[in-house]
Amino acid sequence: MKIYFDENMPFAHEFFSGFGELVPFSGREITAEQVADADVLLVRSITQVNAQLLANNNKLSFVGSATIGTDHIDLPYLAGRDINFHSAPGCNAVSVAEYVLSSLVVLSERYLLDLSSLTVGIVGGGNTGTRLSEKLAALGIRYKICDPLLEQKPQDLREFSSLTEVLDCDVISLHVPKVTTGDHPTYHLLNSENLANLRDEQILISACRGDVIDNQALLALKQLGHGLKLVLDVWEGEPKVLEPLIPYTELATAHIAGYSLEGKARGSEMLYQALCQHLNLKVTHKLTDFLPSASITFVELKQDFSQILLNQLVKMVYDVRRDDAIFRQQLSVEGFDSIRKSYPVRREFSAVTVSSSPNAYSDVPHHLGFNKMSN
Ligand SMILES: NC(=O)c1ccc[n+]([C@@H]2O[C@H](COP(=O)([O-])OP(=O)(O)OC[C@H]3O[C@@H](n4cnc5c(N)ncnc54)[C@H](O)[C@@H]3O)[C@@H](O)[C@H]2O)c1
Ligand SMILES: O=C(O)[C@H](O)[C@H](O)COP(=O)(O)O
Repeated sequence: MKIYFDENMPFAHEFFSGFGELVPFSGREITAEQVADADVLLVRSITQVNAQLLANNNKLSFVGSATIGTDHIDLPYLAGRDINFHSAPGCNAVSVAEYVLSSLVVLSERYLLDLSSLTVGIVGGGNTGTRLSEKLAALGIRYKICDPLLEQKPQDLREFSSLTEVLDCDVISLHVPKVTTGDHPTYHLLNSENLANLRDEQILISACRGDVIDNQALLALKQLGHGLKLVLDVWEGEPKVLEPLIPYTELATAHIAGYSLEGKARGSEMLYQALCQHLNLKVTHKLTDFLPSASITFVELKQDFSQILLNQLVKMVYDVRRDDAIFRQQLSVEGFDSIRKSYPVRREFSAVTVSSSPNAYSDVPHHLGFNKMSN
């Protein structure tokens, strides 16, 4: 069996070598000729999987994408050819939520904001929006969620808000897929009209898909002197970036919000599990067998404030300013894809064990994500 896999997929050898011959490929450069003899194709978000890519292949039975987003996959085409498809929902939700928290900590320091006085409007209450809301709740930060699709589901008992209400919040964080059709499209969900209604002091964070915000409209707004504070991880037209927009951002990164080692590696693990099921084989590997221990395993904390703990976690585990600096310095030199390919190892809060005085942070539920050392 021949398994083609994106070279940017951690632990691919560990998970997949038992299935057959492994062939790595570069996500954006792969061709129909290259994958003609693939039995299994494992991609990430930069590979368009469609009739053109699979035109020369008549033996493919499984396609996996180690991502939550599936806008790069022609799902009806795969279904029409009876090719099994799996994505990795939730694999990087914690990573994106920690990216948002890190951004909020940085901006709260830069502008002397009290996070507990802010309300965060979350657009999209799926895996990432939910993880984010749990962490905000753990920190005592108020939030509202807009998700008209989940709102219709009787089993989802959360209270939902309208888009208008969420766009009125102090912080707006976008966590929707790219959808161009249907009743709830997200393409240019933020456009010249609703962007113009935002207030100077609001913060807008986008770590979903670039096309969800009309980037030209955003640039035009900023060029008029609007004070909206921008955190952009995703860009319309990646790997191209509307470069004049960059100086107007507080934080700018190269679509790496989901790039914790755990986030990417969970994607590999989820595809491994799906492939085992597809081939009717027993699951024998798990991610914890391969994940190295983190370089930071211990933070000692004496105070009983969840936000001080968050600040510590951000400084010691994931400070988004590192990725912002890399982006600003390297974009014109290395390019968008290279920044992503050479992304330095980043761990999640869960890789850290926190020790403290006996009663510290007793108010912080486990949702913030770290491990608590038992006293
Ligand atoms: N920057 C990154 O590194 C990164 C990482 C992970 C995910 N993403 C992107 O973020 C998106 C969200 O991730 P997720 O894990 O939460 O996905 P998910 O599929 O679990 O949740 C998406 C949610 O958005 C909701 N939604 C769809 N259309 C909507 C609309 N018009 N208004 C409000 N809500 C709407 C859906 O009902 C769903 O609940 C992904 O589709 C992906 O494109 C980016
Ligand atoms: O959809 C996703 O899961 C994310 O956008 C993911 O982090 C994208 O990373 P890529 O597949 O481009 O490496």
